[in-house]
Amino acid sequence: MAESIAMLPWSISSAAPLDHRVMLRANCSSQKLERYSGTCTEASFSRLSSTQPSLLFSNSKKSRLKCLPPLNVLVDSETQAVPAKPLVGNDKIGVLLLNLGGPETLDDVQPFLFNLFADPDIIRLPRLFRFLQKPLAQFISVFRAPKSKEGYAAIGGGSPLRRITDAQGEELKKALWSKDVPANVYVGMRYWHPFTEEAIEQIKKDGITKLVVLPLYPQFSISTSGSSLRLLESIFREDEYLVNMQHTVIPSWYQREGYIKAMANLIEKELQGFDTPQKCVIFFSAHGVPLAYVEEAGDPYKAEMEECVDLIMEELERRGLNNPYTLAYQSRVGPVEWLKPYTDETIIDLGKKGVKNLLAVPISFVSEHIETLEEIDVEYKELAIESGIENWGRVPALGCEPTFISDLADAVIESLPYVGAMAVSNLEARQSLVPLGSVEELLAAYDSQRRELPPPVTVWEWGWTKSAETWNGRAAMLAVLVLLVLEVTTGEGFLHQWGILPFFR
Ligand SMILES: C=CC1=C(C)c2cc3[nH]c(cc4nc(cc5[nH]c(cc1n2)c(C)c5CCC(=O)O)C(CCC(=O)O)=C4C)c(C)c3C=C
Ligand SMILES: [Fe+2]
Repeated sequence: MAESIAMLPWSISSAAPLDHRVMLRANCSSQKLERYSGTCTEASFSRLSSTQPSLLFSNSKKSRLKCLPPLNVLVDSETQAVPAKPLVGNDKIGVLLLNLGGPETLDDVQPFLFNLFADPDIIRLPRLFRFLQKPLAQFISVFRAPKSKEGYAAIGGGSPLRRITDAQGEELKKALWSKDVPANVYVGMRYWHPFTEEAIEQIKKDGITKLVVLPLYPQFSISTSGSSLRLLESIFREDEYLVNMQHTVIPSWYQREGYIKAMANLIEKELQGFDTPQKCVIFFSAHGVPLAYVEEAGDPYKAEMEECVDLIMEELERRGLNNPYTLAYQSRVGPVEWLKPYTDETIIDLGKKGVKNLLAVPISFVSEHIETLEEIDVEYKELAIESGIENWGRVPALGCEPTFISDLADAVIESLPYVGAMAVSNLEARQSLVPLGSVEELLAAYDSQRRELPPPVTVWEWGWTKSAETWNGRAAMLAVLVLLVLEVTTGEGFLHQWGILPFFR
């Protein structure tokens, strides 16, 4: 029987659980899963455990996450119903790249932070307190801005994200045209220019009829791709043109062979810079998310991240590279617990364990940005040297790396036959080469209940406890907000006296 490899796509159901690996269960058939050691059982696809990975994996004794099926499955070529030509009639194809956006000057930093913290997918307030979202965003952004500005000043006075994302868009367009898919590529940022709304306006002006939405985050998180998709959903819902425009979304693509190979190429190249490459610990550092996103809201981010690291290490192993490796999470913000292990603590531990060679690999993002250029290159490098690590290296972000861009183009092309064809009963769509879904369906699948994320401590405890600190903190914050509102409405108060408040306007 002739066989070819295809990605097992999404099963989309409104009652779908929050982890897409659980959803995959609905699509399993025992013949198609022959490549896995077992058959497709409830147990093998059960919800992932949230236990932390051990600090340091050794390739020789790898404790693989057996419950995580790779998304590649063997599919009988007879049943793999992918049309050969993705383009239909006079359709105008568009690709919308979604990204975070970043401040381009130091003056942009505070308003950028405001946009970020005003996003209910970044700070999820209990329903009763939703009216406080914007004042709270104003408050936090003003207080965080000086620290953030220092960071952006250290990397040249602004984020390189817009420039890099635009270049990626240009290269993707070239790659698509060279593969006979004449598509326009648009960039829509979540928190800074060019905003998603601006991209959508252009898409309408250009008369695009079929749109592929491609978040530039390899792994899905409610806080990144999820947030951008939620915004898109609200824009689509309110616009007659967009309601009728066919679209599909590629929610995550960390499992794609081209991406994995491109990452492995970069790692292999950087390892060669070490005197003893085989002794170097490969240190994957992913942007963190608050633990509650994963444990309470069902964010698949951690599971996808771990699987992604596994796939890259398997690729390196195939190339004869058996380095030890570890995964940790960086860039936590605020008082709640974030995904662990934390990058800074892990670096210190590795130093204590006598590790001398460390290669940092930023894994959650495909452009250079403040957290690679400042946090990793400056802060973590310094910490590593202080912790006894003698040789430090860092893998660059993928940027416009040709294997990567070409693979993104393939992902788009593979998704085209399914644009606008995502009915649950549509078997073809279910067997597409990339996991697909419409904006609404994807959000329903990943984040249907849009749960309020619980505060760090949920029950009141008497005494000098974390709970007391939390509630005192909240009471203080509320008091400050009330004062702020009074100041703004009356035009009088201590902030005016100190000449601070007009600064907010
Ligand atoms: C996969 C990547 C990212 C996840 C997940 C993510 C979650 C997340 N981020 C914040 C808070 C901040 N993020 C900031 C910058 C920033 N975040 C990402 C990526 C992810 N964020 C990038 C690429 C950048 C840099 C953009 C740039 O300008 O180069 C910032 C601002 C910078 C700073 O002050 O440190 C904040 C704040 C939260 C709260 C969160 C999950 C809930
Ligand atoms: Fe972030």
